[in-house]
Amino acid sequence: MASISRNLLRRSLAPGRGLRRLLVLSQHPREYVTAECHRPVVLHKRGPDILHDPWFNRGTAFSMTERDRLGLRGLLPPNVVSSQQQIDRFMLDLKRLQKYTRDGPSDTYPLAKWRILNRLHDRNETMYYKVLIDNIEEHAPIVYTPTVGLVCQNYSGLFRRPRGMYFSAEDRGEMMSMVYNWPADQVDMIVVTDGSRILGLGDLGVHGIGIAIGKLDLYVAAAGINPQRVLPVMIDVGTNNEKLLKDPLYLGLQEHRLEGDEYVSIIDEFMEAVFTRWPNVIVQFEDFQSKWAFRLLQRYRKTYRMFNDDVQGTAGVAIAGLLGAVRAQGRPMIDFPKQRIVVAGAGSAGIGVVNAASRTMARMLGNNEVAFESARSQFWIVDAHGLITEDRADIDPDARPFARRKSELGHQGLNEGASLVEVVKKVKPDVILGLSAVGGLFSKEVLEALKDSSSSRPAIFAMSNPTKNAECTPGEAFSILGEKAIFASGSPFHDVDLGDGKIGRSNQGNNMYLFPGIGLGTLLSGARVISDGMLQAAAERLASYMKEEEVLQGIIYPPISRIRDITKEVAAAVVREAVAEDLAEGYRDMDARELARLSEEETIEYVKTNMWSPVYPTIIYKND
Ligand SMILES: NC(=O)c1ccc[n+]([C@@H]2O[C@H](COP(=O)([O-])OP(=O)(O)OC[C@H]3O[C@@H](n4cnc5c(N)ncnc54)[C@H](O)[C@@H]3O)[C@@H](O)[C@H]2O)c1
Ligand SMILES: O=C(O)C[C@H](O)C(=O)O
Ligand SMILES: [Mg+2]
Repeated sequence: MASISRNLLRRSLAPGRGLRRLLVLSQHPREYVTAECHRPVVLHKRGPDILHDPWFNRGTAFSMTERDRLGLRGLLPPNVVSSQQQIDRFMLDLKRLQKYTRDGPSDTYPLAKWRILNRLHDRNETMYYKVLIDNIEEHAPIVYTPTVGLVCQNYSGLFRRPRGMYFSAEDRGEMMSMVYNWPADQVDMIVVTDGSRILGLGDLGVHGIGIAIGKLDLYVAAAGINPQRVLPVMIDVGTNNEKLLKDPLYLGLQEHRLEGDEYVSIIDEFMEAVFTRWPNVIVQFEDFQSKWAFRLLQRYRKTYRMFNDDVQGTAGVAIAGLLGAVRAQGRPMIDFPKQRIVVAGAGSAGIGVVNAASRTMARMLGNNEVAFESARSQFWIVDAHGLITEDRADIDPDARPFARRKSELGHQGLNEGASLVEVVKKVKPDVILGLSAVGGLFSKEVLEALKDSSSSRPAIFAMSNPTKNAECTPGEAFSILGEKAIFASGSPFHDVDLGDGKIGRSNQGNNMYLFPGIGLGTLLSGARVISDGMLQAAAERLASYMKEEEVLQGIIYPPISRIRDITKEVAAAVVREAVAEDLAEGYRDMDARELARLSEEETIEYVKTNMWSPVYPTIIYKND
């Protein structure tokens, strides 16, 4: 195994073969420190310019010899500290803040924490990511949901330095040259938003850039994408948020959103520009309003390396959780097609889930027309106008295949527009799954109705973000349905103490468990597109990651502390599927044929050795 790993590590090194000398083995047998982080960096700057460059600054951790070599002597306090001491100092300061603000308004603390972390991000990226990775449970809710939503809502006040790129409607015709303003010659991952539907908070216009930054933080922390190769992007085509249109502090274009062909031509121009400069980049579409999410996905997915996280990432995470809920009942996964599922919300996320989950069921049933029809009939979709049926006027084409048939309605005693509670009462579903962005939608009445579920362990997925938009809390769910219920939410909640030593498990069902692995697996396979099979493989790996005893306890998703490990596993599954579908073209020195020869274990090792870790690089100064 060790020699296999060494070969893999060699092959995964950058094109410069001389760099193999830099291969570093850690103290732990069979564990390799990623070569990616140990390449020396040649810089053409010295002194304060290095201290002001967050990619290379290491502050008080610069050794005396480095201070001499790089012209830093005298520019830093004399005591040289280790990177761990730096982190201890930072964390101590952060905890002090907690003491002062504990009794203050509830939003103050997370926002202040975000501000402090953001300042660290601005001055020392390596340390920022080390702090994030080492304390992921504490900090994910700050840099990601729920606080990132609050950050976007307050962005004009929080804005200090720009991060990422902004393309606006004013930049039409200029994008091809603008992309060259970005300092990095290599970009692996772009997360792009147009700010039109940020979490469940609606249109936040240009301030939605915060969501792209937060997603890329997870790409670095969970998938080990090198932070110098990520690019958050905001495409500002205006906003329909009337408050922002009138706000003198708003940072974006103060005009209504472009629509139709004008809108599409801007996104087309952006895609062409980024893929011209960085042909191997992967573009993740994030928080686009549903009408564009689907259309843009269909428009680009066959020609570009792209995916939509809200449609496809969410679907995979939901499928993994739904399979977990089946296992939690002590039944095999193959029983999934028998589950009756009520979905509240028919936007990009809800329809994405129903589409993919019904395809999974159909595959289990034989993948023919009868199987598809049977799978379809297991879903009831309720949106803002109630149950969606064939009788709905102006039915959304994406929801049409799942509209309940007239022939089914009579014997179910349901009508077009039936309320959620009515549907739950009549259907007695195994699962209710919310992607409605309506906080509290799973009311006491709805949860009471779920007591008649035909399942021994009814499952509640309150997946809307941020926290205030969750369809219900775990406390509400467990108090009505008892300890047997399965609960997952999009934003994090604590487990619930049910007394007598019983615990109601609160799972976080968030696409963060898949998108980093989908991106990393695509990158390392060199696949030119992201196929349904690759997404399915990612979801299946997440589903099988949870052990039997965990699932039986109601734990259907891993804790966030394991996100780096699960991401590695998901990425390896994506690589293997890309190889199986003959889509993999290889990455760096690892060509498609070599990739195809790797065993499952070797693929995992290959992924691991290509994940960046936050280690300060050796800096070499050159003045030519
Ligand atoms: N947990 C995750 O990983 C994850 C992933 C993606 C999206 N989400 C969340 O899902 C939510 C929806 O996202 P979207 O892009 O689909 O939004 P969207 O605005 O396109 O869709 C919302 C849907 O909810 C429906 N709805 C509104 N009021 C309702 C009601 N009272 N009863 C039933 N349905 C109602 C709307 O008709 C619409 O179909 C957001 O809060 C988002 O944060 C979570
Ligand atoms: O961003 C998240 O936390 C999940 C999801 O992408 C969402 O839009 O809510
Ligand atoms: Mg999203």
